[in-house]
Amino acid sequence: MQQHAEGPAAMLAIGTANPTGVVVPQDIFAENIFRVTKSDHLTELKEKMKRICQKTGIDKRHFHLTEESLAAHPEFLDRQVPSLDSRINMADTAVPELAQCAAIKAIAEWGRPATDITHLVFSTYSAWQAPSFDHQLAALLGLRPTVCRTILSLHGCYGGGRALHLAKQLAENNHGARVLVACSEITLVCFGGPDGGNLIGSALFGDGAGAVIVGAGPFTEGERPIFEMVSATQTTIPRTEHVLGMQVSGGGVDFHLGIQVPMLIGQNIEKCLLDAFTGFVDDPSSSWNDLFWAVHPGGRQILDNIDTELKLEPGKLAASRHVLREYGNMSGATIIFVLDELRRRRKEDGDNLLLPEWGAMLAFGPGITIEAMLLRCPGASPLNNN
Ligand SMILES: CC(=O)CC(=O)SCCNC(=O)CCNC(=O)[C@H](O)C(C)(C)COP(=O)(O)OP(=O)(O)OC[C@H]1O[C@@H](n2cnc3c(N)ncnc32)[C@H](O)[C@@H]1OP(=O)(O)O
Repeated sequence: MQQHAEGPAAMLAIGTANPTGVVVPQDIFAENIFRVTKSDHLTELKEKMKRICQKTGIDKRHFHLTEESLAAHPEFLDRQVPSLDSRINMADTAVPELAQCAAIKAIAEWGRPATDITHLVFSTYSAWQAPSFDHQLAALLGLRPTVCRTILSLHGCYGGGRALHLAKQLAENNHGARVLVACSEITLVCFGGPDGGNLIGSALFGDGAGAVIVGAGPFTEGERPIFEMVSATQTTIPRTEHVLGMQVSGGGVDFHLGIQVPMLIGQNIEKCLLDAFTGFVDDPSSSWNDLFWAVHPGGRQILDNIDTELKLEPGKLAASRHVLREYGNMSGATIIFVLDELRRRRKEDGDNLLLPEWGAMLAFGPGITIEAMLLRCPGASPLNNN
């Protein structure tokens, strides 16, 4: 058997899912969260939460946690009260089940049996046990006992990018490999009553899962590459480890989102893209507008800064802004929603009329870490680049 595959890996199918229970419009989120956490007396904080919510570019978000489950777990309201065990217990079924919903869609689109999956890469910020969600998802989907499982834990918002990067390497280095990437993010592990430190995360994060089947040539009949994964890099911005991070404590997971995050990403993005693309695209910086863009919408300001730094034409980040508006920031899963939205737009436009041949995928997270990937639409005509 040959060891390496033929050509670059490609995404062969994409699926997404959200919890169906609770959908909160952003314009009533502040009222809602202060009411359910019995924090209405914190009037200044509530006004600040309202100001932040208005600026997020989010219309609504989906959540697993219901008011009924909160009533059964009053310890979730106060981050000083130990609650990690209850959160882990709840996440134990919710996280893999949401991943299963997304994966079932991806596998159905792919058209081959789940037992043809050779590798599974699962990313989440909710995993603290072994065996973990990768093991549960393999069982839920009936994957073969020899499937090679990997779990990525607490990579945060670059988890989806990291998982796709790893899947590319696995697919290209193992002839015939078919990798299932699954990211499932549920905010119940970080939910808490509002305080000065968690307003931004609380105003941005939502729940969702994404799944992608990745494989490299030779492709079997019926397999259709959606995005070729041409090259990928991971960059850590030096001396920024204190700016963006997650910390697990007895009260759950705390996010630290420094106010400098959008600025630091903006300042470093072009260099990071040049590192990823040089050698693959002629003078990539000549016009970043010749590419299509799949950017993790970590926050509205991050997208605005990328637009400004790269001098992108209006609409270049439309898929990212759409996903932010409809679902909020679903951490590692969000980038898969953006890729799904891009291919949906391409289909609507009669395949490739609007989408250029080459594209950039970007995901950001703790570190600050930037995952960048050069993508190519196999069916696109270079003449249609705009
Ligand atoms: C966790 C992961 O792994 C990866 C991720 O994706 S992490 C998420 C990354 N996202 C971010 O870091 C958020 C990026 N920020 C934004 O998108 C925007 O700042 C925002 C939508 C939150 C607010 O929009 P804005 O245009 O900056 O509004 P602005 O009026 O300046 O700020 C609103 C308030 O929020 C405060 N604020 C903004 N960012 C803040 C931050 N990071 N921390 C604390 N307060 C912040 C401002 O000081 C301001 O407070 P006042 O109203 O009291 O003056």
